[in-house]
Amino acid sequence: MASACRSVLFKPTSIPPRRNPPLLASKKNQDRCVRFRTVRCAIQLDLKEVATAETVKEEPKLSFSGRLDAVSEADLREKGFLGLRKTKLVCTVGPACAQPEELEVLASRGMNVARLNMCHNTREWHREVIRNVKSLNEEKGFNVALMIDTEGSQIHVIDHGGSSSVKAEDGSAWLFTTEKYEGFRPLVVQVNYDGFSEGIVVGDELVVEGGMASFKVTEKLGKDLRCTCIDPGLLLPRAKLSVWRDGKLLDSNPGLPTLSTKDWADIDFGISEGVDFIAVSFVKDANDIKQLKSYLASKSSESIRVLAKIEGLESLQNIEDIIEASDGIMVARGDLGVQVPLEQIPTIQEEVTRLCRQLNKPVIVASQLLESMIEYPIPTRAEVADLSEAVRQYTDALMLSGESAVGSYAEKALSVLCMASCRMELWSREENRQSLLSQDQLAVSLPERIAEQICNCAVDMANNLGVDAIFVYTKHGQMASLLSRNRPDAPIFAFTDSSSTRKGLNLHWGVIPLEVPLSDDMEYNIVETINLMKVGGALKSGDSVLVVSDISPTDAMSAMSQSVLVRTID
Ligand SMILES: Nc1ncnc2c1ncn2[C@@H]1O[C@H](COP(=O)(O)OP(=O)(O)O)[C@@H](O)[C@H]1O
Ligand SMILES: C=C(OP(=O)(O)O)C(=O)O
Ligand SMILES: [K+]
Ligand SMILES: [Mg+2]
Repeated sequence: MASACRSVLFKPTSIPPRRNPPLLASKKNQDRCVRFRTVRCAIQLDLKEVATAETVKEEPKLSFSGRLDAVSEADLREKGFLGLRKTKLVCTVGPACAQPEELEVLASRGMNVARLNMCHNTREWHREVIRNVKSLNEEKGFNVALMIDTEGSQIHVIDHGGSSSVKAEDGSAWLFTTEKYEGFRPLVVQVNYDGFSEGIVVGDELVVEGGMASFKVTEKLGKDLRCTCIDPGLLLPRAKLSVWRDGKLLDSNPGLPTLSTKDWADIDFGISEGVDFIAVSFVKDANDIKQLKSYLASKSSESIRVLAKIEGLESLQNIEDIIEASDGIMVARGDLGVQVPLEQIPTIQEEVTRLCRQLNKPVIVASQLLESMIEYPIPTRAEVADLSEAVRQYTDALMLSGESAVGSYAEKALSVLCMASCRMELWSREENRQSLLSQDQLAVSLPERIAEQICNCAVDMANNLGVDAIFVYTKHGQMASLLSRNRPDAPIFAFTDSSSTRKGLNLHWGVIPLEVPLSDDMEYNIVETINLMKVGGALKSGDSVLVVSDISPTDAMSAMSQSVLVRTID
């Protein structure tokens, strides 16, 4: 049957190419329906011709099970294929949303990945959250992936016992100390790292949290520093420190490894709890990622995907190598804003997002997306404009930090992300902003180039034909990600027999991953998955699906392992 699939591969039809099919419910859409029926007839004819030439079909070997996750199923019922949100959503889990009922609310409102920031709280606390998320997936049919985010080696202020923020007045004299003490001492700042003042000289500037307040170093007292406030402001708990000399940032922790002893222990914890992603903070170069990946391989945990957080100058200097070495990227704008002038962050975000798409790695835009919603039930206009711009740049995912971890309106913040992303995705489609990337060839070897070309052309074809959905059968997620890279109009349903591939694909734009047993017999996979989706009510008679496969067929006559075809549903 695989040969039947291939025989309609790119079969020319007489249908003129149509770019930018108008969307549902518009006047123009009636035109789309009329034309679309013609398309369907033409393809149906092809399939019928093929069907008569078929050889005897083997008995099915596998029984199909598996289902859509509960959220996609509900969204599909309510909004149809084109209404499915493409941008993925990551929520940081903290005390404000860690109870099973609270996690369930976030999962049902579209959280694709739950992030645990290992900077905060105990491993026991994180273990409980991980287990709660896994139980929800099993019992309620969600497909929420789990990410741990390493603490990394970072110099910051320790909580000022009691008060949430301390004012620094212009000209006031302060002591920055490594001494450990409990409680509050006026005009003293406790710093977390013993070696923080190494390399700092009198005249250097200490900048708190990218500009919340600044101090000039006036004297070195052993490991401590006496300073004068030169730019008044606020000191918040755990505020980050950076050191500047003559207007240039100093590498304030040159001797510290990217992954500390505590980070390695957290990574072992993540492996033993079966998380899906590890996000590495303060990545400096590709070796940081390679080292972790080989460690995961040595523990037979290579299915855990490693994300590099871009949050420092060094990571920007080595950006391409880091993207290539990692399984995805987080534009961590919080710490980035401590190291680079704020006005440079928008262009860095856009460039990193573009590079990630070119190199086919998912990218998360993170931090302060809806910062005001930590306290208020609605966002600012500027926040909505910012996150919409990230969606317009086709980021794979958006992330909530404090908004979900400690905010009073986690659920509302998530709804704002959902609504704003759907709106911008719709607008982008209407404006025909999806541009094919065929000019940016990614692959090197012939089989890889074939896969890439097939995905580029398949998306072009899917858009031109206005199919309802794209189906892809994938072991490791490669073809699904290549399809996603082209940002098609239709959602990509990725069928895989690997639970880790399913979870990994959770971060990819427009991909809805399902876990099903897959056969070598591609026709069998197609028929069974179409049935599966019909039974679940996702596919209806008259819908059309473009099918892409990268499962090698058993048919020895075939030189190609990939195929593309279009099916209409009876
Ligand atoms: N597991 C947790 N336990 C307690 N508080 C947390 C936890 N995770 C996050 N938070 C709180 O939420 C805030 C925002 O989270 P995040 O952006 O991940 O961390 P940070 O601000 O330290 O970079 C943190 O400053 C912290 O106050
Ligand atoms: C996401 C970030 O990292 P963290 O919250 O761990 O500091 C950031 O700095 O933007
Ligand atoms: K972190
Ligand atoms: Mg950070």
